[in-house]
Amino acid sequence: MTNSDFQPFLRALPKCEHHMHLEGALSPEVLFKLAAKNNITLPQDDSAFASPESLLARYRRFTSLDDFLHYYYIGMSALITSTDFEDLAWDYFQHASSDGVCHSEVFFDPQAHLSRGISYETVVSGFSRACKRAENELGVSSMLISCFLRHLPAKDCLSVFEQEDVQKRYADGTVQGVGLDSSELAFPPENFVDLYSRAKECGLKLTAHAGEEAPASYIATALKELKVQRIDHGIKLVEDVELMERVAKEGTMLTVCPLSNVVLRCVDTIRDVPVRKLLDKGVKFSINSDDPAYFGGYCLDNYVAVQEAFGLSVAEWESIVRAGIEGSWCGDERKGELLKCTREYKT
Ligand code: HPA
Ligand SMILES: [Zn+2]
Repeated sequence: MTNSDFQPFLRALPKCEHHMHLEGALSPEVLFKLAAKNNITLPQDDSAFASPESLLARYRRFTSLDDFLHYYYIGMSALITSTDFEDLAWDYFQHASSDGVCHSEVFFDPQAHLSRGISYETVVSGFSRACKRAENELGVSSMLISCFLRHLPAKDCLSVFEQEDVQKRYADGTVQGVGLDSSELAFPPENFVDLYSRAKECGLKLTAHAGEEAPASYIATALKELKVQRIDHGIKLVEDVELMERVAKEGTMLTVCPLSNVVLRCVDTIRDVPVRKLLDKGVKFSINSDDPAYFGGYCLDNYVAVQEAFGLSVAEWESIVRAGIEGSWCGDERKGELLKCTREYKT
């Protein structure tokens, strides 16, 4: 098969996405519309905010994770009503479905909204309506994961976690997991031991961004101290062969985001994303879009970029997709349905 023949094959695979920030689906065009509707003034001292086109052009010149995060937090300030959150997530699910994503475990950043006076219930009710609609109208199953912002004091993260309205949405199953995101290097995982031990007590699923910009030691600490079940990004794992062998043996999945890694300059090119090394060492990973409106590609674009860079075989793609299904946090029944779809594509 040539790479262009691969596109329909990659689209048809029953893909699971595990690393996608719903706020990262906010395109400049929608951002400008929402800002006008909600009377939000965008920064006047940054010419990038002159128009949606100039903002998009600025997104193509990110220099680092922190440079991106600056725009990401400004962007989400245009989200005010529950319907804004619902529309944003619904837009993502429609993209995901047309890419052939069948199951998606999506992040959101409660603290970035609470700090602007938007209630947790406003955010979660909007997102969860979109999740239900995606299930009913598109057949896309999903799960909400609340991410905590590691650049904020760990005690503030814990007190948000303990808020009554936040706990209520864990208890009723609307939000089922906890993640850790934002600026990485200066904010190591060990700062969040108390938060993760409380989340574990509550029976929540646990993941954390680690080894995106920071070294492999952050991955080791997230596994050991936070007891996470997955690692988000994790590309720096290949710098520690012993740890890589342990991660492979334990079957811990990495949620790799190739286009994000290039745009945020964690690697020079897609070829430098350690896809080949992870496959050869038997490390499980899924392929994800991270923040599609900021990084120029949804899930399928990431699959295609990997194929163009690595020329993987059909069998290798099937093993990646199978690992993604097995590493998902949906129930066994849903996993069984998705695995059945994989077998239907056996050539
Ligand atoms: O890739 C990311 N890394 C850290 N924080 C984030 N918040 C949105 N996307 C990211
Ligand atoms: Zn991310």
